Amino acid sequence: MGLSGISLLTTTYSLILQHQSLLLCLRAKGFGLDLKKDMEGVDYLSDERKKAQFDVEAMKIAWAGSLEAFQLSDRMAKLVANDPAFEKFTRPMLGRKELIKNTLRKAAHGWKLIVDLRLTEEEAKWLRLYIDEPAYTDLHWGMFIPAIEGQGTEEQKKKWLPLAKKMQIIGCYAQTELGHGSNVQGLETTATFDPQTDEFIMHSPTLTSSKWWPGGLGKASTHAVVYARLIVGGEFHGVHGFIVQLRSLDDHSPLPGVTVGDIGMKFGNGAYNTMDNGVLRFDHVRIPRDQMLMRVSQVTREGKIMQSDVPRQLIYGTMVYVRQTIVADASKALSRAVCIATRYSAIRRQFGSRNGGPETQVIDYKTQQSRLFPLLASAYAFRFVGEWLKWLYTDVKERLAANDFSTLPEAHACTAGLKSLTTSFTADGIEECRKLCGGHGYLVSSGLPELFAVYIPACTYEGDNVVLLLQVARFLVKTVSELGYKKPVGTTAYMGRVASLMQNNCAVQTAEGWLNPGAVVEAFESRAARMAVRCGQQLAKYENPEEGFAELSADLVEASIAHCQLIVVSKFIEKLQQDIPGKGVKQTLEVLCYVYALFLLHKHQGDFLATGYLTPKQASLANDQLRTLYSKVRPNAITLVDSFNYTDHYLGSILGRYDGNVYPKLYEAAWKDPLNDSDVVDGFYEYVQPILKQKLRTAKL
Ligand SMILES: CCCCCCCCCC/C=C\CCCCCCCCCC(=O)SCCNC(=O)CCNC(=O)[C@H](O)C(C)(C)COP(=O)(O)OP(=O)(O)OC[C@H]1O[C@@H](n2cnc3c(N)ncnc32)[C@H](O)[C@@H]1OP(=O)(O)O
Ligand SMILES: Cc1cc2nc3c(=O)[nH]c(=O)nc-3n(C[C@H](O)[C@H](O)[C@H](O)COP(=O)(O)OP(=O)(O)OC[C@H]3O[C@@H](n4cnc5c(N)ncnc54)[C@H](O)[C@@H]3O)c2cc1C
Repeated sequence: MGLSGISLLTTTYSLILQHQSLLLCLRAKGFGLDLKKDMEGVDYLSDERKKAQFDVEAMKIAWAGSLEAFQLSDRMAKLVANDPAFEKFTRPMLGRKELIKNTLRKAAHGWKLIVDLRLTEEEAKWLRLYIDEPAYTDLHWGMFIPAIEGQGTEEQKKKWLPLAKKMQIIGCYAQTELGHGSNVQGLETTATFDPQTDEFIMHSPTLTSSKWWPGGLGKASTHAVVYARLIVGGEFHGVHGFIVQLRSLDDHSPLPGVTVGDIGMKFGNGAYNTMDNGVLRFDHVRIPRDQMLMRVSQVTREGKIMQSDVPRQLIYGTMVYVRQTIVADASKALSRAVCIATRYSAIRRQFGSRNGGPETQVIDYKTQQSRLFPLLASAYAFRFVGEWLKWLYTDVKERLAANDFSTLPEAHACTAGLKSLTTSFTADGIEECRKLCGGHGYLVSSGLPELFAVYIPACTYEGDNVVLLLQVARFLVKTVSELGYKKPVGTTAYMGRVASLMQNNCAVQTAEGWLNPGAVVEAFESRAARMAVRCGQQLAKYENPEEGFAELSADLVEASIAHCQLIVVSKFIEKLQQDIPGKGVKQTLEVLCYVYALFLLHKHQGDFLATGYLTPKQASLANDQLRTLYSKVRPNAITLVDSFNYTDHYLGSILGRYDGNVYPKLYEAAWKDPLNDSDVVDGFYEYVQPILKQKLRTAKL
């Protein structure tokens, strides 16, 4: 018997096992048989795993970034998965109060592990990721502490950071208000200096000045960094951050003049409802002068404003930091959804049975591949661009500490643009994964609805994605306008070759011609440069540049997307120029890199054609190559998602189970739903039976 014959037999056998275990389960419900007789311990995806053309263990390390990073993440994943305190199966069924209490309990347990096991900050971040439940601690560690670190003076850091890092105070980041989020300069909360008492008076003068949204504010925080209009001597001196105590450290009650609470339920069950996003109002609350974060500007005892050499934009610095972490998180959320959809697509069969043989695995349909594999490739692309962005941010942070602010504008443009690009794509990608799983994807037990609900606000928080792309556009327009006298550097260095990028057209003649990193990068550079220059030319027609910017903003957003996609493609290609050990690992990543680039090229071919860089024939060749690449991904698909090294606990999905034992587990889960606790549903006798028993008077009905 040939290899294919053996494989057919094994597949058929797997299928029979699945059907057997399903039958056992069905009988279990109907005839009282033991559910445990389902095929626990069988790996339904083993055939798929045997197809891998690369070393999976080495790919896990490439995905993690290094052996040490892999080991650390793996340790934390297992720590969480093996601890029943972090169970999350029932989360979507909990009412809000129970849900929040449950989250507080998990956060406390997480903190105990951090203290008892003396975990490092890096380990704590991974622990938090695998606990997989948004909590006030995210904002405390992710924004309150970074805001003090970035905007506080040495003295302020010395006073507040030890308290915060030992969690003797809990803080949040209170910037957004009911009336303004994007427009930070439009905030209305006031901080008025009172020279008599050497204090600031924090006040909420209007309804729309109420702080609205800050995570952790609603119920947990004792303190907040509050962004408010600084008023000294009756004059407005810009928006600044102030450390304000909100609740008593004894009994947690709001301090006098402070009105604080939760803003209510958000999208979905469970999901982001584990977070106490809050509302906050001040009625002339006094705080000492030294609680204004004073690295950027200082207010003296006499009420003088002193500006340091630090640029005003540093007040926005915490957002740069968090946007960078959000890019890293995008690859985690997307890879998680892709892992579920890929494993399930290999288990699920529909149509195509010949001579009584097994039906086709849905992953073998070309349409399924053309929807799934670009998402898989994007997860890897976002992972590597996130790694690069972390490096960029670390570099900027070191420079800022040394008062070198030269790279801040680029860091702002990159973090804003990549945050926008990766979160929008990931949110859409999770929803696509749900559809790729057919009907079962809509079940909460697939893990996808909650993942979607918890993820989508990433398109809005930390800067609305369109508002952020407009920030990138400002940066690009400025770069283009300065081309005559200033050499562009960093991610805009390609603009320095704008003349040739505008002139030279694509030279690719065959589908294989697209398997060339130079050709791919040049295509993306030419498209981005041409779109930015075209916007610059259009803008020049307006007398008032702001009016022109507003009028052309939709085109500017598209130019920003083209620029950001170029960054992701280039960073993927640069990653492949590094030494990546392990049999077949680099080759497999090369395939994914081309899938990512050519998928984008195909999706946005309108841009490439309209800018005149590509001919329709060349665009069509790229699509031919894409089809070939999908066939190369296919045998590696399951092991590519195994390389994310996600535990079943973290995935939280029956469809994405490592062993592929989907049907029995789905069936079992259904019977655990509280609705199935009794055969006759609560309310039947009141509301259904009377209808059944009614005597109809009208003949027509
Ligand atoms: C169990 C225990 C576990 C314990 C361990 C846990 C560990 C956990 C760690 C977790 C880590 C991280 C998790 C974090 C979780 C986060 C969850 C999400 C929370 C979400 C929070 C928020 O949403 S906070 C609010 C965010 N708000 C925004 O983003 C507002 C968006 N708006 C703006 O950014 C700005 O207003 C604007 C940029 C759009 C416009 O501002 P403005 O009008 O002032 O500016 P201009 O357009 O005139 O620009 C002026 C110049 O400034 C430049 N600029 C603008 N922004 C920045 C910036 N950020 N940095 C640098 N420069 C900037 C701009 O380019 C202009 O420059 P020039 O053109 O040169 O003048
Ligand atoms: C889950 C969640 C958690 C959050 N956590 C926090 C927190 O911890 N702390 C905090 O301070 N804030 C927090 N926020 C608030 C968040 O940062 C803001 O909601 C976000 O910055 C968007 O601002 P906005 O709500 O004012 O949107 P808006 O600016 O009102 O956006 C509405 C629409 O207008 C468009 N728009 C706005 N301005 C422009 C423009 N100039 N040009 C073109 N279109 C424009 C947008 O694209 C969008 O379509 C959170 C929000 C959410 C959803």
